[in-house]
Amino acid sequence: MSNPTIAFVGAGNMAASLIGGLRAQGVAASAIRASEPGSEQRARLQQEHGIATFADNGEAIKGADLIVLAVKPQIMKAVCLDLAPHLAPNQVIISIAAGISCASLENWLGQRPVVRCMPNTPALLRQGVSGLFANVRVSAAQKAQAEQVLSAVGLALWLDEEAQLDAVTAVSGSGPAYFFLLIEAMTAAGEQLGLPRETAARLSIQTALGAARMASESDVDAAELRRRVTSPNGTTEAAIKTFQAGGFETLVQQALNAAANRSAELAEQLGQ
Ligand SMILES: NC(=O)C1=CN([C@@H]2O[C@H](COP(=O)(O)OP(=O)(O)OC[C@H]3O[C@@H](n4cnc5c(N)ncnc54)[C@H](OP(=O)(O)O)[C@@H]3O)[C@@H](O)[C@H]2O)C=CC1
Ligand SMILES: O=C(O)[C@@H]1CCC=N1
Repeated sequence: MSNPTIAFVGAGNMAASLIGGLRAQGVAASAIRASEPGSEQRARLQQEHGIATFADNGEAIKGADLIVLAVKPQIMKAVCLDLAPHLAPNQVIISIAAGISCASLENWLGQRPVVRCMPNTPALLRQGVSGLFANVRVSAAQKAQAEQVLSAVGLALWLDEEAQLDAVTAVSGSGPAYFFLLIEAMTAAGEQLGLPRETAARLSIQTALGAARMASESDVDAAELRRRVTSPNGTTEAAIKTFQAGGFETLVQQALNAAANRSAELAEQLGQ
């Protein structure tokens, strides 16, 4: 990275993952600060990453090039209104909050470069994926800096339209929970079929991991990989037919529609 200073406002799970990723990439501890109300969390960040921490958000952002807003969406407005008088004109805002638009952030913080991102929790293992959208005030160099922050914890993909962040939230922001749900259901079904619970869980988890790696590393698509598992008139076909008779694809579409609608609704409710 071209050595920008990065300040995190709110240093919970997602911010701690990003800080860990940046440090692992070789970003100096002196280039990172964080503000956080919890004294234990501040001590943990200092100890684990050697970064300066602050109880006061205004102190933390002094002189920073990039300011990562990583508080819950419900308190974003109050945090921004408190932060606004402390901001310098060229500081870039990177918000990772679900459902808070660039327009709302500019309403609260004044006109400035804003990048909105939707990461996901596998960022904890640096296996995350994020969608990013930049407003018109973000320069190419600032976009590259924002991308480097998010790519420290996984894949970072730029979007052309801000509204697409609702879809990203539905697919990958919330997505880890869908796979956990499938693992839970497969574990319960395996147990029902007579396996010890621990064995059923390990089989389910390792199968998810192996399938995801195959889908990620293979040069054929998921549909072809599925076909290769599915012997004619075999066991997989029996299971897939049962999924499809139950409306699996329609249900997935409905679930993702509900998540995307909720993301848009949150933006409406919290963006005033
Ligand atoms: N979790 C997820 O799967 C995803 C989350 N996000 C977004 O990331 C953001 C952060 O989420 P996550 O890290 O999970 O949440 P956390 O609750 O772990 O982190 C938020 C942190 O902000 C701190 N905080 C509270 N009030 C203030 C304040 N006034 N000033 C500064 N910091 C404050 C909290 O401290 P305390 O706990 O002491 O209140 C907490 O440590 C959210 O906006 C969420 O939408 C995005 C994608 C996925
Ligand atoms: O459930 C939520 O609202 C947040 C956003 C994406 C993942 N968690």
